[in-house]
Amino acid sequence: MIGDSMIHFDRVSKRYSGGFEALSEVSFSLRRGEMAFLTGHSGAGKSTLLKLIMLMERPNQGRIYVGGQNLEKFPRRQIPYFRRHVGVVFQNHHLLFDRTVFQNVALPLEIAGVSSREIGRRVRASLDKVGLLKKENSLPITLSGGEQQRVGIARAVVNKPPLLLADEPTGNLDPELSAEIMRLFQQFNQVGVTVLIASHDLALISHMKHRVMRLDHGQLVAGRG
Ligand SMILES: Nc1ncnc2c1ncn2[C@@H]1O[C@H](COP(=O)(O)OP(=O)(O)OP(=O)(O)O)[C@@H](O)[C@H]1O
Repeated sequence: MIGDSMIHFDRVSKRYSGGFEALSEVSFSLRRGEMAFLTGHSGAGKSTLLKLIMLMERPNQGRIYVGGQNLEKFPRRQIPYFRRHVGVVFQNHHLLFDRTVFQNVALPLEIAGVSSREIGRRVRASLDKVGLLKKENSLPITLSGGEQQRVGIARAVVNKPPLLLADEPTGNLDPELSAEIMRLFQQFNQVGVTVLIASHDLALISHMKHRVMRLDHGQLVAGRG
């Protein structure tokens, strides 16, 4: 089962300092190439679950495998390398507002030491996929909320990660723009990227034919798969 899955949680619990248990014995598998939603009330543990997958937090109990690799055994010095294989999209974009769209998307490649010629090629391919090629020289402040979110998505996929995580990627957008952003995620999924999206937006999710995992006070109560 682990070999087949992109993400595998085996009775994972996370307690924050102060004693609050954000996740309790959570178990599930997400297959390679699958797309799923993670839902639940505010404070249910959605962001915590995503942070565990990208090694921003560590569990107190249980095992997590990403791409078949046990994260517990992951050497600290290899974490930056690991993160290049996991694209992450946040609600508030985390864009640098003093840099152009091109420079924002190029950032992960610069950090990875990619040549400037290759950077140009890959950034434009990425901007093309999200429909923003014409805005490469714009500053993020001049873009709409939906466009800013698409810059965040282009940056998340510029390294061609096999796994894409998103935390409330449509949080500030109207229903039409939200649907557009979700279609983009679906397009990446259709070319083989495994996608996990934390979202409150039940109306939007219910229109899409993907697995819905639901957290309730730190327990996975539906959609274990
Ligand atoms: N660093 C932290 N230290 C202590 N408690 C934390 C920390 N991060 C999160 N928590 C607590 O853990 C619980 C789960 O938080 P989490 O952010 O995972 O929930 P969520 O489902 O993503 O919520 P939301 O939809 O509001 O973002 C919350 O009660 C939160 O206050």
